[in-house]
Amino acid sequence: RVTPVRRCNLTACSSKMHPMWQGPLAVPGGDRQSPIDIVVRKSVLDTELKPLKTTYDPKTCQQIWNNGYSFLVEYDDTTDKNTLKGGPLQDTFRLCQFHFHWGETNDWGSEHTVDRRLFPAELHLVHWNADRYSLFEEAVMEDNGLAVIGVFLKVGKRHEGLQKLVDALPTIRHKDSVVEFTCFDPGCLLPANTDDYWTYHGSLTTPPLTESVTWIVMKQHIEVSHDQLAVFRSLLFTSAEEEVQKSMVNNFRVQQPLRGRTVRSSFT
Ligand SMILES: NS(=O)(=O)c1cccc(F)c1F
Ligand SMILES: [Zn+2]
Repeated sequence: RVTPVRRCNLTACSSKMHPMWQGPLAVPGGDRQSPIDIVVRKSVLDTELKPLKTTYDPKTCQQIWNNGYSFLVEYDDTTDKNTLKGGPLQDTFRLCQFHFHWGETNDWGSEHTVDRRLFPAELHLVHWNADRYSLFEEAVMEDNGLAVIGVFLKVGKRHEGLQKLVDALPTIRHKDSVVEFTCFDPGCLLPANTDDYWTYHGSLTTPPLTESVTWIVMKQHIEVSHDQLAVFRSLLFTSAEEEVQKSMVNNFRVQQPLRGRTVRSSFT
């Protein structure tokens, strides 16, 4: 089956910022797709929103690999060692992986935007609802199955905790390469303040685009150095066998219609 070319609204398409991302034309019911632009003045303060509670065990880090669209750092999610609770969530969610999206320059790369402001990259920490499902693969297809924390990256000072990950990237340059990756604390990638966030109901931003995600987008960004981000761009979309090597850049989805959804904020 040839994947139909994803039609996009011309404004987004016209600029070279827009990757002609091959994606399904429409998603069944598609009225809660991600990413979106977060219009700050239209977000609604919800005083019932609690602080986020994350517990991560660096020893459960297993591998880092290039899946041909981003690079993923994967954790052992067979026990409750890495959990996300609180915030907008009623259940306990388990971390299964984190990954990033970035641009070919520092001018764009994030998936979500804040009042149309683009960031050079965005981190996604993907968790699944272990109270209701027994596997990530199940949860990904179900409403209230996933909770993804989004953190914006800005270019500035070097992020010491990120360097171990940056040093591993040259060993997974090509699609489908994987290396063992141990002892990495994903908590070191969260901003100092995790109490201030926006939250809304959306979807995966990559296939299968299922509408199973409670998004929690941090207000505070983290900083990484120009050189650290440049190493992200040294990754390749293509496998070692392919003739033409393509740099892994602009691996973000275009913004999706809000379709009447409300974005709630945990802060004023
Ligand atoms: N970009 S993303 O956070 O929406 C995402 C991507 C792949 C698998 C996921 F479970 C997921 F949540
Ligand atoms: Zn993502």
